[in-house]
Amino acid sequence: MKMSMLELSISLAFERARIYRSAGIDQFVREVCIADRFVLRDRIGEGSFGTVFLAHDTELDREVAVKVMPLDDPEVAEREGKMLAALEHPNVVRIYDHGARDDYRWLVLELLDGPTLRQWAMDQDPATVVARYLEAGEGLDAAHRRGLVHRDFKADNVRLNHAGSAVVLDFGLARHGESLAGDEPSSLGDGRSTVVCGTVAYLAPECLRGRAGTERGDQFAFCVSLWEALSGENPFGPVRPEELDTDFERAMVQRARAIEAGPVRGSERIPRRLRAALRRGMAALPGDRWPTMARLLEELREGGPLRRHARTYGAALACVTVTVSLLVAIAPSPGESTPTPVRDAAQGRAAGALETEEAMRAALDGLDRGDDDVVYQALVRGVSVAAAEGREAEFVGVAVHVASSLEASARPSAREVALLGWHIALLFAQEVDDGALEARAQAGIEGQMRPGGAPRPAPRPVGLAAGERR
Ligand SMILES: Nc1ncnc2c1ncn2[C@@H]1O[C@H](COP(=O)(O)OP(=O)(O)OP(=O)(O)O)[C@@H](O)[C@H]1O
Repeated sequence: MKMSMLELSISLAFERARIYRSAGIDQFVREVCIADRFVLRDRIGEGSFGTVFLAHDTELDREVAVKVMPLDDPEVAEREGKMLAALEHPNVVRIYDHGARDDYRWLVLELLDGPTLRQWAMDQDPATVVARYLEAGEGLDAAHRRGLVHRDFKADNVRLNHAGSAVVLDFGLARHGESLAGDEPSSLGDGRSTVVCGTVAYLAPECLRGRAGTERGDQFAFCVSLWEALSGENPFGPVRPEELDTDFERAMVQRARAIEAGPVRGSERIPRRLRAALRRGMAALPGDRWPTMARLLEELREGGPLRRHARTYGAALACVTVTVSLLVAIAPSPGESTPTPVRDAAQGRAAGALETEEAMRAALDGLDRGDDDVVYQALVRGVSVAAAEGREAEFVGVAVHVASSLEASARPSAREVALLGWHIALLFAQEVDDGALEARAQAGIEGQMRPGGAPRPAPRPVGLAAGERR
């Protein structure tokens, strides 16, 4: 860590005062005072860019945090201090004062006495975790709106305040947007060991490849952090310090490649409605991420594309739901046929997988035989079982195959089946944010709706007799 001589002497004087006080020889204590006003009381911690102290503001008689850093360029320090001080938002740490002297500078910050977001999130339920992250995201968004990029967002750089709200800290790496224009390399030069290691785990691929951080990089880091908080693991795997120490450049490129190749880890533990929104925020190309933090937060709050889709394509969903309920209603009751034994979870899963497979087979058989009713029923049955099992990805391939095979058919019943197939594909595509599949499904739906007028809004469940359900 780079430490100026004066900063060092502040630290030493502070240490001496602490030792004298604990030894009961207070008369020798010379208070360490910054700007003739902020008396340092305790050391909170040290980062790669400075030391943070708990201090007493003698003028306003309150506790504050004071961050002391080396002074590189007085003009930059002055500009940055002003900019940070001007950023007033409940989810961004308040800067009460800033200044510079000789070879050090300081920021006087609102004191956040709660735990970091990482410490706090360990034993919380997912909904509460998301709520706090949304607050932190609001803070980032506010900074972005003023042209500030954080460049080091992670759960350790967010603390809870006395009211329990998340507040983003440590704009230590933040630089004004203007000065980031162009190809300025990411400043990971020295001090690459542990601190950078922690940071590397949240860096977007373009930053790993040496580009300066932008708002989209902050978005990436935010999504990785939230994903990690919800699933318990970094979506792109852990970063091993020894790899960075051996060949730093290579490790960075390898990590960038791993991100670009996907797939992400722990997705089964992320609530489904958040998965697609976070995945997009972690897209390898900055241009494929959400346009702004605000848009990402909106998606996370609204429940992501599935809910929006449900509104837009309510009729299609209603069609599937109505059909499924009818199927359930006409299915044999336990008294009429072999009673269904109570299954434990594993048996249930295995049976579900079997049922999905059977439905797939039935759909393909029906397709071969040109029996639209059978295909229709198999699609409905398959999608309901697959959705309950979280196996839609397997089933959607069959739905797409069926829909595209029947696309050109003039039979009204085939058109109905094709529509259902495309709707299933569309639902899935929007949920996993697959643009190509979504476009294909939209085109399929439009194609089916064009020639012979609008299709029936809620296709009836045809040709399924009681007892026929497998
Ligand atoms: N306003 C504040 N109130 C309370 N604690 C703070 C405040 N600002 C920073 N801290 C804490 O002080 C410690 C040092 O913070 P600092 O920002 O210097 O570095 P860091 O975030 O730990 O590391 P790095 O900057 O290298 O990523 C951290 O534990 C941080 O949570």
